[in-house]
Amino acid sequence: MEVVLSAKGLTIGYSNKKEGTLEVQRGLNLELRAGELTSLMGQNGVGKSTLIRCLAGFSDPLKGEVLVHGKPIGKLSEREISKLVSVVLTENISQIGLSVYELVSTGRYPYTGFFAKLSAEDHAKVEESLQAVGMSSFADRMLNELSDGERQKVMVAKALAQETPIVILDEPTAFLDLPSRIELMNLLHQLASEHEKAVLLSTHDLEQALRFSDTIWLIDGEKSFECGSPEDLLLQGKLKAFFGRDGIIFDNHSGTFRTENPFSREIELIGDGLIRHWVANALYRNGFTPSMEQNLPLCIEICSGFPTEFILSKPNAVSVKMGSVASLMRELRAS
Ligand SMILES: Nc1ncnc2c1ncn2[C@@H]1O[C@H](COP(=O)(O)OP(=O)(O)OP(=O)(O)O)[C@@H](O)[C@H]1O
Repeated sequence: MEVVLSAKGLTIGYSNKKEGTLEVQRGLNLELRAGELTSLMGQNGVGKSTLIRCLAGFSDPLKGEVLVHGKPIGKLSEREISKLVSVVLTENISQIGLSVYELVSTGRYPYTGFFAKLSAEDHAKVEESLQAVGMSSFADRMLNELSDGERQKVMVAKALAQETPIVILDEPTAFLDLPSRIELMNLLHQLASEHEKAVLLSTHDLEQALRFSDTIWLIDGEKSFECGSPEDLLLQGKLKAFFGRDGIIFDNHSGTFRTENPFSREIELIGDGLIRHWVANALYRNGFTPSMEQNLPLCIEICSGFPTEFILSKPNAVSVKMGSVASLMRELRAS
């Protein structure tokens, strides 16, 4: 896939007379490809927004250069950039006295000019973009009459209306509920794969990033940068190393996190599939580690049949049958 945006030896940060220079990240080598959704991840304050602003041409790097289609972004005019890169930042736009339709229409300005009238084709593009994010029925609402999540969807519609080969979004799913997050990530992935766009977004939502990203960029506070498909990063142990912290373990099988309990007790868990997964979830929460090992003092057997029943065996006690995970956990907590 074609590299549409790249940077070599990029140092980003802030510089002012009073406080001097703050280097946020140093020596970044990046390539953003057409047809891919790329997710930028890292802890609070590592510089995701700073990098996004720099890649979008909103601020200058301290060192290095951002190239768009091989040309330094600093050498392109604002209009040229706005035909190549659309950007959704996290700023609050509710104070701009525009309706939803008017705001999305501004996505057409690179083509029409600021004062020109929108053509029928422009209007069709605005309507199509609103429809793509499920906001058509909000077209006449003012921006300050929307929820944060609705406003976020409108900003994404504006970026779609701008029809650029590169779309950059800073935390686009931050205010969205779970179904809307999945819908938006799916839409952005389709935009990349079906329309050959390069989509870059920052997010803290690892689950959705693992599901929808073609590439993940990981940046951390130690100024290290990792890049790869979610699967390669996971299989190379890089996600575990990156996201694991004291007391928090990244589980390579489920792609989720669990907390580590130093006083955890092992328990044999017999059974498989969905029920095993959720019984294990409850066990971890209650300070037990499910194990395949046999003859441990504690054992849970998942019985086949419906409704599901569980047999709990404890040392020196009669085995008891339980009808729910809740009763099983209460019994274990009491033991
Ligand atoms: N205008 C600014 N001037 C000086 N320092 C800044 C400025 N904006 C951000 N910073 C600092 O730069 C660092 C990176 O900030 P940035 O907003 O890029 O982080 P982030 O990774 O996007 O964080 P988050 O996940 O919390 O959104 C932080 O230490 C922040 O305090």
